[in-house]
Amino acid sequence: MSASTTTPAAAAPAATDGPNEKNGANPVVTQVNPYGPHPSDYLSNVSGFQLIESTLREGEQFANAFFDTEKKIEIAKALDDFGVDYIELTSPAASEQSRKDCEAICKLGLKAKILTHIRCHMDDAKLAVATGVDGVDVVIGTSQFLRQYSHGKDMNYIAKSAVEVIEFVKSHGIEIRFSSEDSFRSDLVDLLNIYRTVDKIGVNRVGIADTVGCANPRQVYELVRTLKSIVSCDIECHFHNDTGCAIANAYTALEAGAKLIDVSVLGIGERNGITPLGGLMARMIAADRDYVLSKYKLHKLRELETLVAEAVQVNIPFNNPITGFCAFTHKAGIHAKAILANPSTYEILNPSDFGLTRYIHFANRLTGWNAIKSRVDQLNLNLTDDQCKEVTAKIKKLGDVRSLNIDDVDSIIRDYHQSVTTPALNPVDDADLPAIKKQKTEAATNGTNGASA
Ligand SMILES: CC(=O)SCCNC(=O)CCNC(=O)[C@H](O)C(C)(C)COP(=O)(O)OP(=O)(O)OC[C@H]1O[C@@H](n2cnc3c(N)ncnc32)[C@H](O)[C@@H]1OP(=O)(O)O
Ligand SMILES: O=C(O)CCC(=O)C(=O)O
Ligand SMILES: [Zn+2]
Repeated sequence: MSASTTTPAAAAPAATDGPNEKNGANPVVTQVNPYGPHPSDYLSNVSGFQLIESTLREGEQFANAFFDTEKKIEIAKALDDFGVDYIELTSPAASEQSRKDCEAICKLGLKAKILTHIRCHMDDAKLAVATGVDGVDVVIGTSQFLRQYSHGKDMNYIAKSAVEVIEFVKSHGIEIRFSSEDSFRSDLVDLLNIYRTVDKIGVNRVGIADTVGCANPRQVYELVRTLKSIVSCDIECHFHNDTGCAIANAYTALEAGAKLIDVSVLGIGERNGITPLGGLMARMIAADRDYVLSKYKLHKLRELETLVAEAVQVNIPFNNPITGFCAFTHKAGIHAKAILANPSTYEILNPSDFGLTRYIHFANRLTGWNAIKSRVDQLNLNLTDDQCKEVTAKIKKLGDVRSLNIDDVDSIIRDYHQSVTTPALNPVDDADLPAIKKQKTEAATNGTNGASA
């Protein structure tokens, strides 16, 4: 176990008012969140977004995914408990079991609305409405690639079948969303025409999908802004992560006025997946902590990710936002000192918001005397600052030879403490410290890394 601190929430830095600073007086402090909605984004939904959770649809398209009915139900309940607004399920047209699972999840009586995701086709629409879902997400490719190589239909056909499917679903009194697949490689005029058409007949939402993960935030901002001026319904966005922009694109879409973002747990989906739920939560809590905490049970995130990771047999990545094993671990001495003084110095997220703890990793040669002093205090030992500096030098000396673990550091500290409190019994010369001698010998033969987070 490493030393840990439990100091208060990470807060955004305060803006200061310049003129007072000039006179050398204390600056007037105005609390603003520079990571929050920008005042010029008057259409922004950064403080009013909703989640369409698609682990049980897009996530089922992840290479490793197979969810039996029981697992789907367990995941659906966990998502609902977390607080997602919608749960999107695989099309009932995919297989007989998919259809039955859809029905079973609809009967759970969850708070989240249940959606299923279908092609723009009457056969699929009929199956979908019969499952008892709260809404249907309809999609059809509009890019040249998909029109040529996927369904082979032109824009007139797409518009005609979209109207037919939408009116059918609406006639059943449930929600309907129309989305263009591969939106960012579609002709803008085609896109705006089809969205205008479906908006006029009254869809709940239109969707923009970055199906191949090609879009960058600037393109997202422009497309969402343009669409926002064309339709009156809500806008939903779906971002693949092929070029690493899925979270940034989702955030930018909200800034531009989209309201709903498609996510999946750990981002699982086709290829390397979509905007991850946890990563988006990290981004959004930095922007509007109160809103995020009021809606989502963030302390359930790790449990939820573990559930899905185990179900699809992957590990949670070490660098995952929030739940990566080192997401709140601070190592270098300069960082550790400042974190001990005020965690906000090096943290934009507060681990306690997620039911997690921060760690100071001091068992290494990058440590500093402030971190070691904190460990000395935790061990209930009494050393002066100068003594802490001296013992830190000994720790670094061993850390130059091999990686350290906490027991190494603790025993160096304890030996040193004894040597300074009862010097006659314990000579201070570190060359004679048996622990170091022994470890130097071991280091030549054994590369074990005992440092722990
Ligand atoms: C980008 C996305 O992730 S979209 C969602 C993807 N989800 C899925 O594919 C769900 C799982 N899919 C399946 O189980 C199957 O693909 C099914 C049941 C949907 C279709 O299976 P099949 O009839 O055997 O067709 P297949 O999968 O080979 O080809 C897709 C068919 O859908 C048609 N199609 C593709 N997209 C659309 C669309 N958005 N709207 C209408 N038709 C479409 C294609 O033209 C093709 O039909 P064709 O065989 O008559 O040419
Ligand atoms: O329905 C949508 O909006 C998205 C479909 C999809 O998964 C994609 O285009 O990548
Ligand atoms: Zn997708």
